[in-house]
Amino acid sequence: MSLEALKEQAAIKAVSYIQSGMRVGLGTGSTAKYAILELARKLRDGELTNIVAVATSIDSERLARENGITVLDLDPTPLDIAIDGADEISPTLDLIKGLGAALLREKIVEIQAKEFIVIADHTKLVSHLGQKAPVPVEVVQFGIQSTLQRLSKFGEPKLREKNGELLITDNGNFIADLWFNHPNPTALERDLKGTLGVVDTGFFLGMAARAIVAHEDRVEEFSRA
Ligand SMILES: O=C(CO)[C@H](O)[C@H](O)COP(=O)(O)O
Repeated sequence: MSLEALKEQAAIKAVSYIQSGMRVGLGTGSTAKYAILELARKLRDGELTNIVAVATSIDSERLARENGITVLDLDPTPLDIAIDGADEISPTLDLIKGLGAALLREKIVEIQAKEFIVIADHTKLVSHLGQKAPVPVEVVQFGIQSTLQRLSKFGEPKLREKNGELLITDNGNFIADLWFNHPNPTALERDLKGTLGVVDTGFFLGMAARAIVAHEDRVEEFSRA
């Protein structure tokens, strides 16, 4: 089965947790896209009604609206559920996110959900964070070289590019992808957040309540202990 089919399977399973009347956080990326499309299908087919959503990126907001989902701005009311992909999922459901550059809005939305479900194909499972991916760090544009120098204390930061230009996030910032070799993501997250010029990081620690991971032969669910 293709990776795309696995992503779709995980997304469809996650959307089965959405009930009519819920407020839903919509993720960003190629896996989250399938959750948005499945939610839209259920609304169209009358399997769900009275859903409002909040999106974690301009792209996801556009996709949701184009498919008939009502998208509101985030306000302080809790969301019932948020569904999003990840770049790495550890055995304790800690995550690296943000290779799609939406980490800041994702964190702001997903922290406000009563239940955050992470969805992925099996290639995203790792034994420890940083095994396969750098942690994306959202940094302000001003004084970028100074911020990179401060970040180099923690690993090797590299500014992300897209189409030959520096990538600019929906919030007008840069992304520095930081390859790190640090045994304790909680300590690293604290140090990174305390670094001048850093807005936030792609560490999502203790946030996901459930992971739905599609393998070739089964869809596996894990809950945070
Ligand atoms: O964090 C993200 C975007 O900022 C994505 O959820 C993450 O990069 C996974 O993307 P994909 O489902 O395309 O592999």
